[in-house]
Amino acid sequence: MTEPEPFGARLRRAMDTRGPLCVGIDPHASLLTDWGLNDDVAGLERFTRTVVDALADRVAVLKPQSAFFERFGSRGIAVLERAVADAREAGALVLMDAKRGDIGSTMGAYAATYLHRDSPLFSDAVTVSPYLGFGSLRPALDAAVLGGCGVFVLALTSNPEGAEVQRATAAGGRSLAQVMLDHMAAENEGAEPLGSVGAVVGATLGDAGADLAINGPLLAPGIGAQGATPADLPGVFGAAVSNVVPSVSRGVLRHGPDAAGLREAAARFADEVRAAVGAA
Ligand SMILES: O=C(O)c1cc(=O)[nH]c(=O)n1[C@@H]1O[C@H](COP(=O)(O)O)[C@@H](O)[C@H]1O
Repeated sequence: MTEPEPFGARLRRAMDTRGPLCVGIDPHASLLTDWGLNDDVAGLERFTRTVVDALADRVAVLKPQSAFFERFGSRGIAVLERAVADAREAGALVLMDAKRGDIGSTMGAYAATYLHRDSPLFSDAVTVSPYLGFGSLRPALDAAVLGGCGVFVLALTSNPEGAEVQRATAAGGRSLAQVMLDHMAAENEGAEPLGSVGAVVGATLGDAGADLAINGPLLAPGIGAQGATPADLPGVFGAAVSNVVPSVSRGVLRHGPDAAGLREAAARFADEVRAAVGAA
């Protein structure tokens, strides 16, 4: 069997050709209502299909937020499966936002769910939490290598409550987030053009205050509804800004259900990112 191309290489190419923007698919009940849809599986399906049809042929990454699909049970998961397949077919990389974290043996089952080629939810990458210990992620990290997939590890999240855990001082004087970032750097060592282990670092932080030189992608949620703007990116990420994948969910989704509205909103964010990052 031929080795799959590593996720980091696939992502770098997508960022270079499509621009680095990630759009999140977060079907909030309030958005379904705003779009004139019912808060039911049919509404979920219409919403998701509209976003995928409008954007999967142009943005680098689509990031479905699993929770909004899980709340509808198995029929919601079926919508999610279809969205993943359709988005990948149209050329977008799919980052499954599931934020999984558990002991290693259970992490193996999560890896089988999202990172094994024969799984119905097989995605290009998945978000995980390292706060059960970075080593607990090993089954996902190993599965990602085998599948040519990525793993995005929470480091410094966009929510203000994250700091009490992530900024806590760990043994050796580093922040806990920095300990995790250093693990990510070790995983990505020597990878070219970019490693496949990414860090999640909120665009809302003002200044990350951490060493972000992990040789991997840096997912930056928090743009739009949470108050950050693309202009904030150079301040947060400094020299690492060229590896940033800025992520927007509601800031784009609120411009639906019109496909042109969604595309224009994504294009506006992409232009603002280019202006901010190009100028950095
Ligand atoms: O992993 C994430 O994507 C994530 C990490 C983080 O630190 N903050 C954060 O907001 N997110 C996710 O990014 C999305 C943000 O949505 P908006 O605030 O609508 O753009 C949600 O799906 C969050 O779960």
